[in-house]
Amino acid sequence: MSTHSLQINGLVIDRGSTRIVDDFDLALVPGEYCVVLGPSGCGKSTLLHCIAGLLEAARGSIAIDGYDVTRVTARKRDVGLLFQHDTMYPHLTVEQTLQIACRANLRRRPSATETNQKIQSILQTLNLDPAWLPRRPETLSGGQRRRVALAKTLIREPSVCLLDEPMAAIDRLAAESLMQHLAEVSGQTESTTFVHVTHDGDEAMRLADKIVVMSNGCILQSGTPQEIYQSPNCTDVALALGSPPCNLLPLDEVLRSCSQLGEAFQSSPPDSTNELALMIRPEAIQLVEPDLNEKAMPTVTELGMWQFPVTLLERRDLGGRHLLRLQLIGSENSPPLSATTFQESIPHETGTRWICQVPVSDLRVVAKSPQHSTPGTSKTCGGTES
Ligand SMILES: Nc1ncnc2c1ncn2[C@@H]1O[C@H](COP(=O)(O)OP(=O)(O)OP(=O)(O)O)[C@@H](O)[C@H]1O
Repeated sequence: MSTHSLQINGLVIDRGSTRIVDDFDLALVPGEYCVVLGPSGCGKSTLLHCIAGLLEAARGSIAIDGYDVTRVTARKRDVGLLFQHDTMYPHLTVEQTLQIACRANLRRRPSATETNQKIQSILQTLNLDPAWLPRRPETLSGGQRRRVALAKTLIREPSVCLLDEPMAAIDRLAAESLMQHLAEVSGQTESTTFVHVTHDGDEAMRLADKIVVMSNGCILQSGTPQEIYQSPNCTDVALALGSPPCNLLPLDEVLRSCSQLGEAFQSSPPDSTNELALMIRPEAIQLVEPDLNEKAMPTVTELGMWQFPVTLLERRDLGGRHLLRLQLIGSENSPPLSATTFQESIPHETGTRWICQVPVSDLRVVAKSPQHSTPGTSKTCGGTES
């Protein structure tokens, strides 16, 4: 018997002659919280609909709690789905909606008393107002409906809970508290496994035990948030997490301006450096001192710091920290660097030259992402006609 509550192997999903999801694998243990992260149109909703049984798989298999459900109808799958544009019954009150959802528990149908207890409990868990119970959906705001819809999905206590952009249409503070509640719910329950899809990297970092980064229907990388953040395997993955986004510099140009850097990397960079980029997270960059005589050259110090001169283009106060835009001197074709810093002594005057540093151990060499991958089939992955 499998120890996985959700196991997907080689899943392929087509819409007509268009391949939407290709060769998708995922294995989650009970209670695990997985966030599938990817840009609009990469196939996230399609994937959830297929796991829920609303779309057929062209190839591959889906197993829930060790049982192959690839050909099992949606109603018989122990799956709850929060749709991206949620459908609440317009003629039912919030309370009636929650009662029906609660009784749809496939493992054990609760009594009327238990149903009421579960409704009270889910209201408390998600911090929902009990005054909403007698109300119909049209009397609630979009954000309130979204939170009720989430309660409806969770109250059924499915084995696998699929959440399609749960924070959409919710204001920042409500989303913040909902994230906190979701983290608590997933921390408390060992019996429900979550698959949450979003294009928001911060959401993924906050909630996920495991992140799967998708592009054009294919998995680019999966791992813990720390693995993905610190060691992305390509530029698309590097850009998926972090705000402001990471800096990506052409590796060959950087190595031309500072050959010591190539030697300082633990393993020497591969030969074809034009296919590689140097990733620098904004928080890794520190301003060291003004370059008063304007003669500083890029170098690697004995303490393992890559130091280089920049021109300060812009400084913005983000409330407690600063966002800087810096132009590398000698690499004027490279895009300006973004840096975030809590340093107090940041100058106001733009146009001044500074020496910056980044620990070499914080630099990452990443492959430039292919524009569109075509993974081994006659059809193009990600919405392109064959
Ligand atoms: N019913 C459909 N028929 C044909 N193509 C579809 C259909 N629904 C979606 N698609 C296509 O499938 C691809 C993936 O769509 P999907 O909704 O899964 O993306 P997504 O990653 O969830 O995007 P978003 O974040 O914008 O919701 C898109 O190219 C879309 O145009």
